[in-house]
Amino acid sequence: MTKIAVLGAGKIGEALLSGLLSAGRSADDLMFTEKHPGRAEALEKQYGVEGLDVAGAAAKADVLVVAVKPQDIEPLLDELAPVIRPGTLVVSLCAGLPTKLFERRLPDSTPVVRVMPNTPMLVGEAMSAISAGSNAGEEHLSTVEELLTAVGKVARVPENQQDAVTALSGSGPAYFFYLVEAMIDAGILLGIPRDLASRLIIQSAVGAATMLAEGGQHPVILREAVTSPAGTTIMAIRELEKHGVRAAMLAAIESARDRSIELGRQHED
Ligand SMILES: NC(=O)C1=CN([C@@H]2O[C@H](COP(=O)(O)OP(=O)(O)OC[C@H]3O[C@@H](n4cnc5c(N)ncnc54)[C@H](O)[C@@H]3O)[C@@H](O)[C@H]2O)C=CC1
Ligand SMILES: O=C(O)[C@@H]1CCC=N1
Repeated sequence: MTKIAVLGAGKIGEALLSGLLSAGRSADDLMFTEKHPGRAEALEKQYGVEGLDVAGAAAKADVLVVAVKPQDIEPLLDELAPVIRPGTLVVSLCAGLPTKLFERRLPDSTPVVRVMPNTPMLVGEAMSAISAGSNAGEEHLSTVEELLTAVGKVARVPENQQDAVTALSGSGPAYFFYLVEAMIDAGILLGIPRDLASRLIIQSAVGAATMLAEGGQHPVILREAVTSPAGTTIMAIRELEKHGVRAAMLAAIESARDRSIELGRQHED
């Protein structure tokens, strides 16, 4: 079985390890590196997956999944470049970082696949977009696809769309959590206890998401079905329009896309 090492076991690295274990992958085929010893110890204990240093992971793994913050990439590449074995597949989950950064810093012909996942990976519901670097071919994309299909859905995209994808689905869960948080607050405003408000809103979110995912209908049709003439929903929609919520969403996602581009530029020559 392919041996996978996660380099940097923070939030998304842990989500991948945990998701792969839940999907039935053996702990013996997984390993991680983590610079905080306390965290490494806690992860080893919780998941039974071995924590190693970068050289140890590079010696054992067939696939190295880079999951450090973009700001921490340079020291990791300094460590990895002298120890990586030829042909090892490098999979980057880092926002903004182009495959050419890895290709420039790692030995010639290292295959690199850039991925933008999201945290619903923890529950097997990730949305991941993958792009091949210039040394990666169909076999590398298939390997990554197989890995990520175990923890959610996967789309292939050209690398020049990855900054937009990062703003849409990479950060996307945070926008939904933010909306849910605001809707629960509205419940509090209306005098509903927090516990009940949370249950009402979270189940509404689950139901709406299931209809979107499984019903095959456009969101506009689904919204119209809720919106009765002179009813309650249209009053709320009028307020959302008045407060520019749609324009705010467009501006927010554009700004996230711009930040992804900027993170990549910080590592240009
Ligand atoms: N959190 C999210 O929702 C998503 C994050 N990403 C990307 O995943 C990457 C990781 O993000 P998070 O998990 O949120 O960050 P995080 O800060 O939770 O995790 C990064 C981990 O890497 C460790 N680390 C840093 N340098 C290291 C080194 N040289 N060797 C070993 N370990 C090292 C840190 O101690 C930390 O535990 C980022 O590049 C981010 O852009 C991508 C999609 C979604
Ligand atoms: O906020 C971030 O930079 C990362 C990338 C996508 C989601 N979280």
